[in-house]
Amino acid sequence: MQSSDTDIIYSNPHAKVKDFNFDEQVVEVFPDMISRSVPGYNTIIDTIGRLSQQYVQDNTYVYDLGCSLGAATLAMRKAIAASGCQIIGMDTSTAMVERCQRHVAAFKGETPVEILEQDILKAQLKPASMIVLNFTLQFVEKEQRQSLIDKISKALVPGGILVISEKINHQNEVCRDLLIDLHHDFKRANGYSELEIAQKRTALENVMKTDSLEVQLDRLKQAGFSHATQWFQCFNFTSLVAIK
Ligand SMILES: Nc1ncnc2c1ncn2[C@@H]1O[C@H](C[S@+](CC[C@H]([NH3+])C(=O)[O-])CC(=O)[O-])[C@@H](O)[C@H]1O
Ligand SMILES: O=C(O)C(=O)Cc1ccccc1
Repeated sequence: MQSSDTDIIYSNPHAKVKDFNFDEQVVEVFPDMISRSVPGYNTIIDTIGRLSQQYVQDNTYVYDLGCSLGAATLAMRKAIAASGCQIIGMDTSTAMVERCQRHVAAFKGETPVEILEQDILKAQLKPASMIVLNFTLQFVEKEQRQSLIDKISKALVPGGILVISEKINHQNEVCRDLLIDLHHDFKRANGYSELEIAQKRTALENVMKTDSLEVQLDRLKQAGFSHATQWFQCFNFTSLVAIK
């Protein structure tokens, strides 16, 4: 049975598929959409919680950049052991921010949380020990990505970490197609039809530009991180952690 929270946005033919946008219609079905579309999403959220327990330092800020409904924020709030910290979530989508604020208020936690309607490219970041970009960088213009990572690196205190999760594009065409096929199989297994898969792909074409793993790692190196590693990959979805 389908509830009103089921993602059926692309289930009927659209005369013209519009560019994907984080509007109210998407917000309404977002948890269902992301868990049926992103392999390993729950594992990644759980691991962000685990990392926050280990790496968040007393009296520092924690940022969730492109927080959507605050899944990473809530996982971190539950797990942070350090004291005197504040979590700041930012997103440019008004609909996401409104829903996220309600969501955060519905649960209790020790660490204070603030959710801001804010473009992360324009935000000033205060000294932080953990910054999360969970599937957000892929929606930032390619030319802006290095300066954003540089700004994040500068805001992190020594020993602080950045977690970046992204859909990636394999540099080798054969491997790229193989990973994309496996991802489409994953979506099919989660109940999406060929039409839904095709229309969503078209909708994302102009707004989500993926990089290769090599480009992601080079960017971290250029930004001055001391260490960086991929800790997760399933098909063409990955998560990296970099230590300042
Ligand atoms: N410049 C920007 N400034 C602020 N927000 C932005 C910007 N560009 C895009 N966004 C926001 O980044 C989010 C990306 S979703 C993140 C999932 C979440 N992290 C999660 O852990 O569930 C990923 C996905 O849906 O694949 C959206 O809410 C955008 O509005
Ligand atoms: O659905 C897809 O094909 C994706 O690449 C992941 C995704 C998930 C949620 C919003 C946008 C993209």
